[in-house]
Formats: sequence, C-alpha cells, structure tokens
Amino acid sequence: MAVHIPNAFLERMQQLLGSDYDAFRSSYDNPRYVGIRVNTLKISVSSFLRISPFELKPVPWCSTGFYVQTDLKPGKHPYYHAGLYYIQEPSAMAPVELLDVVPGEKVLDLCAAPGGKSTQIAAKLQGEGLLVTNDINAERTRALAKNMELYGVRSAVVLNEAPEHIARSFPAYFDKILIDAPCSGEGMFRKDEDMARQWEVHSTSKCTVMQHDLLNSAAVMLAPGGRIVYSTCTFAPEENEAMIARFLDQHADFELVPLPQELGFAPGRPEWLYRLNAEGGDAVFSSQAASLTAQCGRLWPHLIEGEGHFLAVLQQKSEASSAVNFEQAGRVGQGDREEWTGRAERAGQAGRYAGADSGTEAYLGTSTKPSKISKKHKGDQRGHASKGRENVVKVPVERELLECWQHFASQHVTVELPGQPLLFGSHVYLSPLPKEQLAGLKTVRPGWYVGTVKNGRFAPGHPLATALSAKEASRVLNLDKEQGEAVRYLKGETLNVSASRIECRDIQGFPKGYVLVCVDGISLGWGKWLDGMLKNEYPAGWRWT
Ligand SMILES: C[S@@+](CC[C@H](N)C(=O)[O-])C[C@H]1O[C@@H](n2cnc3c(N)ncnc32)[C@H](O)[C@@H]1O
Repeated sequence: MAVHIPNAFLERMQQLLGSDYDAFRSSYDNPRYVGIRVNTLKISVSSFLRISPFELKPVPWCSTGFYVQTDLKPGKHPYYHAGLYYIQEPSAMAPVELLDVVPGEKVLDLCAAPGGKSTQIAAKLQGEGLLVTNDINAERTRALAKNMELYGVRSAVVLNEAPEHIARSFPAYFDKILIDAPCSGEGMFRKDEDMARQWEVHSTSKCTVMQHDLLNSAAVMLAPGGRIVYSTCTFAPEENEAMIARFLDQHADFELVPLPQELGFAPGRPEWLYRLNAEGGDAVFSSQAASLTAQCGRLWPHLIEGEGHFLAVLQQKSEASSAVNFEQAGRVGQGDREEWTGRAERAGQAGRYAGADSGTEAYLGTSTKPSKISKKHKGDQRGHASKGRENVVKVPVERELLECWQHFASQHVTVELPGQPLLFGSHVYLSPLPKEQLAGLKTVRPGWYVGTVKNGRFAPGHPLATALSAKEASRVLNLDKEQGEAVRYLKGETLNVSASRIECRDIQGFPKGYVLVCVDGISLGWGKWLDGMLKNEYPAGWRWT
C-alpha cells in the first residue's frame, strides 16, 4: 500500500541525506515492522518462548523484544489480555534499554502515554523502587493508567501534570528520567499516516519550544549522577542534535554516553547542525557542543528493521549536582515558588477524590482543574472533604475502611503486599509514596488500586487481580485457552465451573467467593464462585469484542 509522504519532507531529506537518500526513500515501499515485548513482570522470556503462539525473531537492541509477522494479530490472543506482552514498534523499544534501569531505582517517565515505555521501565524495576509516569494530556493518561494495570505494575504513580509542577515537588530526586518527547513524528509516516497529515499542519518550531522546556525540567529533577534519555521519532535536526547541543551548552555537568553502534545505532549528524548554524534562525549552540552530538544515535528505516528514531543518553557527570536549581526549569521562577508553597499547604489540608474504579481518576490535593466527583461516588466520601467545606478526616472511619481491606487480603492473598495503604474516599491504594509527596499534583493513580469498600464489604479492584501471580492468591481457577473458555471469560460470560477445579490455598479448601481467574497460570481478573457457577467480574470496559 502506498504511503502518503509530504513532498516538502522528502525534498529536505534529499538535501540532508545526499547519496543515502534513494535507500531511505525506498524503505517507504516496504511494510512496517510489528513487534511485541515480553512483559517480564508476568513471565520470563524463556518461559514465553516455550508457549509463544507466534514465530519470533529477536530485536537486536532489546533482549525482551521480538518481531512478529505483519499479518498476525497479536492483540487477539488471551495472552495479550493476560498482559504477557506489549505490542510495540521495535525502534520504540530502544530508549528504555539505554536508560539502564535497575531494580530499586526511582524513575520518571515524563511524556509517557499510552505507556509502552513505562511498562518496559516497570518490568526493569521488577517491583522494586518507584516509577512516576506522567503525561500532560488528560485523555491519554487514561490509556496510560489502563496499560499500567493490564501489565500488572504495582509500584507506579500516574500523574497528569505539567513537568515544571512535578519539578517543584521532586527536585534532584530521580535516578533515571526518560523524555520520549512530543515531536513532528517524521519517523512514523510509514506506521501512522495521520502523522504525515499532521506534519503538514504543525511546524517543527512548536515542538522545539516544548522539547527545550522538557529537558530543563528533567535536569532539575535528576538526582546527582543520574541519567536522562531523550528520544524522538523524527529526523529533523532542530528537534534532535540541536536540542542536545543547546542542552550541553547550558548544562556543563552533563556528558553524552556513546551508543553501541554494533546494535544498529548510527551516529548523530553534527554536520547538519553546522548547516543550521550557517542558515541562522533558531539555532543556538556552540560548535564544540555540536560536534559532541556525533555521540547521539539514530535508527534509520533503511539501515535497521524498524522506524526512524533519535536517541541521546545524557549522564550527569559529578556528584555535585546543579540539579537543585529551580531557575534552570525555565518558567519556575521565584514568584512561582511562592505560589507553589501556598498551593502545597492548601492541598495538604484538602485531599480531594474522584472515583477510582478502573478507568476513572483520583486527584489528590488541589489541582488546577476541578476534581471530577462522579455522582455514584459522592455518597462514599464519609469523613472526606465536601465542596466548600474544611476537610475533617474521621480517623475511626478510615481505620474501619482499611480494616475491611486488611481482612480481605488476609482471606484472599497469601503474601504481604508492598506499599502503604492509602484511602481516597472509600477506595484503597497501595502507594510507593507518602500521600503528602503528591499534594498539589494532578494524580490519576497514587499507586496500585486494590479495591473499594462498599457497604462495609471490600470489593477487589481489577488491577489487584492483574498484578497478582497465581501463587499469591488463595483461590485460583485456571482456564483452558484451547477450549475457548478463556475467551468466553474475557467476553464477560458466566462460566460453569466445578468446585474441584478451584485450587484453594490457606483457607481449608473452601472455594466459595472471589477467585483469581488465570490462563496458563497468568492472572486475567476476578470471578466470584458459588455452587458451580463463576460470576464474571471482568470489567465491562476491558472486554474482548
Ligand atoms: C511520543 S508520545 C509518548 C509515547 C510514550 N512514551 C509511549 O512509549 O507509549 C509523546 C507524549 O508526550 C505528551 N506531551 C506533550 N507535551 C508534553 C508536556 N509538556 N509534558 C508532558 N507530556 C507531554 C503527549 O501527550 C504524548 O502522549
């Protein structure tokens, strides 16, 4: 199928690429590549290779990434719904590999929706440490939160904030920061035709302002000795090498880490910057910084099996960080800080809450937007703030609600779960952060949503199920995917299930009640078993259609 590519773009690439242009141009005649990345929070790569329904070929730069045939539909398999793999364009797997995350670190994914790279970071953390995952677009953070839940992520906080606001709460805090920057998307024309149409409308200069601000906010939030990976899916040097050269000029405490060329990363193109400098315009960087950008990396669609990407690994050189410097964050000036302090204090008094079933949001503290409080949940807010009134938290009510969760956990979960139990209304989260640290930030998920107390009873949330392993649950039902039972469950059907099929642990072999429903030992969701029937608790919005 012919792909629409803007002529102005092709002319520019011809000027930039010279003799490489013909190979570059003909790459658009080939089909795009489809990749999946194994979710090692749920299964090891070797175990997945044993059960994989697809023929797989490794992606060179990602040990958990594989190419699948383009005519297959990996989204139409129970394993996809069990969160065993994420469907991801192969080049898009590179930035997180270069971030070099290890368990226990504090990581920020600044432009994260819909969450491909956040799920990859979460898998690297293996449940130890913290992932703060953010996107400025409220609609897109819903998809982000859903993906964190589908992939069984426990130790993440999902924000919907402007980076400079996060920077005020987390100065010099994160070990690793990913900026998968909004960009003009030239590298995605083969994958997404809409990108080509948008390119014709939006200018590169709009993106460069955002990208510059994102880099500066990240520098403020980076802990001493930390690492920032900056990536785009565009070819334009203004959004790539120029952005990095300018950053290096302004942050002498950072250096570039060269990329492993044997894996397919081509060098950055400083010579394009000399040309930009000669043309004048917005280009502001020294020729010394420009020459260093040869250490950035480019993935070219005519040289590797994947779409076009740009990557830069920025390492903070010394322990003496200049990161705790609010002025570096551009728009974060003295006036802002005073305003912020006020906001934080007010927020500390008045935690506000909006429904927290899967697909809804919880906003902590005062936000720049009014909190959405669904009618359904307004009545739940016993002991919490109501509009226009001071918030008086009734501790006994909180304690009773938390006891409901603890009682449920003692009956249905066989292990101690990580995180601090936090209440928002009658919704319970296990959070990797204290509530106060999120005050004033638009928080979509303060942690792992485990359920809600309704009329004195605890109803487990879907994300509790998706992040539990079969051995962590007291009652488990394994569905047969060959007989189509798993698909029927995913479609929301009630199933006939004999008591003997339910594995019971720690509760004297009594199958009645909540059961963790699995396929091949991997959790899909909850069911409620009674007298040979499994009532389906798979959320309506998640169902297989
Ligand atoms: C390339 S996409 C991110 C893709 C994502 N990292 C993934 O792997 O699924 C860029 C994202 O940046 C978000 N964005 C744009 N401007 C932003 C800003 N100033 N702060 C945070 N996010 C921003 C967009 O809403 C968009 O979701």
